[in-house]
Amino acid sequence: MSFGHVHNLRSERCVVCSRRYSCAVTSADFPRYPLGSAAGEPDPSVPRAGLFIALEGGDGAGKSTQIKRLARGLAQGGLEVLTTREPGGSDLGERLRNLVLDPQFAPVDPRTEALLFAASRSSHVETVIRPALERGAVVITDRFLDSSVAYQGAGRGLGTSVIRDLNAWAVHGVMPDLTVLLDVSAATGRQRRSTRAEDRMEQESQDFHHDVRQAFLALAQDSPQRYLVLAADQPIPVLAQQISERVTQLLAERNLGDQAAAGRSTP
Ligand SMILES: Nc1ncnc2c1ncn2[C@@H]1O[C@H](COP(=O)(O)OP(=O)(O)OP(=O)(O)O)[C@@H](O)[C@H]1O
Ligand SMILES: Cc1cn([C@H]2C[C@H](O)[C@@H](COP(=O)(O)O)O2)c(=O)[nH]c1=O
Repeated sequence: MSFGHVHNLRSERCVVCSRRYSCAVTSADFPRYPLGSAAGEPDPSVPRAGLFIALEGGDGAGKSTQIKRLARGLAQGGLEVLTTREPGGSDLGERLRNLVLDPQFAPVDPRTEALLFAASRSSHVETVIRPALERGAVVITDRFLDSSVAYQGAGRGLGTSVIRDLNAWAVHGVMPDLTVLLDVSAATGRQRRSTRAEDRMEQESQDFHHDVRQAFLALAQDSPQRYLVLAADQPIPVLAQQISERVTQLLAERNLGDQAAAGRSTP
């Protein structure tokens, strides 16, 4: 099956070749992940082989810590698990990451910044995430589209809807089944990362990071089905347990792998 052409069923245009109606692709070739709804939710009518989980939150919220624990538990249950991150995740994306986070380029024009994050994401989706989901893997990403809405849309003041639309185009309908928001205050986040050098985004002011936090919370409120919001100042094992429970439930709904796997606690 070719996934080269992606039909936007609303405009009836192929989003790859832009042809209306006349594209050679038939309904049998439609990908599993067409453009999602306007709200950026996965299209529930489309069968999905794998499971896509994103961890979001402010810098220092504890995303990487939780991803490691979750991935370990799932892999022990025999599932194929792919952990990845944004910006980055693909060869090209990692190059873009180095550029967009490098303090030597500060200040970066906000639109340029938004496009660089979106370009990294598009490459990440097409070369890493979509193929893994097609194989039936569980993909866990450290940040995804909602980071752009929060940091560029709200933090930079570019507007959340324009950034969501830009990125909806970039991801061709691939949206997380579950987004875990580790909600952390700007002050706690800064304190937790005080032992390491800050990248260009982390160097932003407390006010900037406060706006980002509020934007994440608003996104979660808009999509309660997709979001699990957790207070990030809870102990690491307590957070891990809450995430595991939600993922176990999702795996059961999808009939994926050993459904008990996500619930296994890891030391
Ligand atoms: N629940 C927690 N309570 C206290 N400290 C934590 C907690 N979770 C993580 N930490 C610590 O906070 C620091 C940042 O954690 P981690 O790297 O997982 O965060 P992150 O969200 O991935 O950060 P960033 O987005 O900046 O890469 C680490 O030193 C980690 O050990
Ligand atoms: C995906 C994405 C990220 N950012 C910001 C958020 C962080 O400050 C850095 C990434 O660093 P991390 O240690 O890997 O969390 O980039 C952003 O502004 N917009 C985005 O789309």
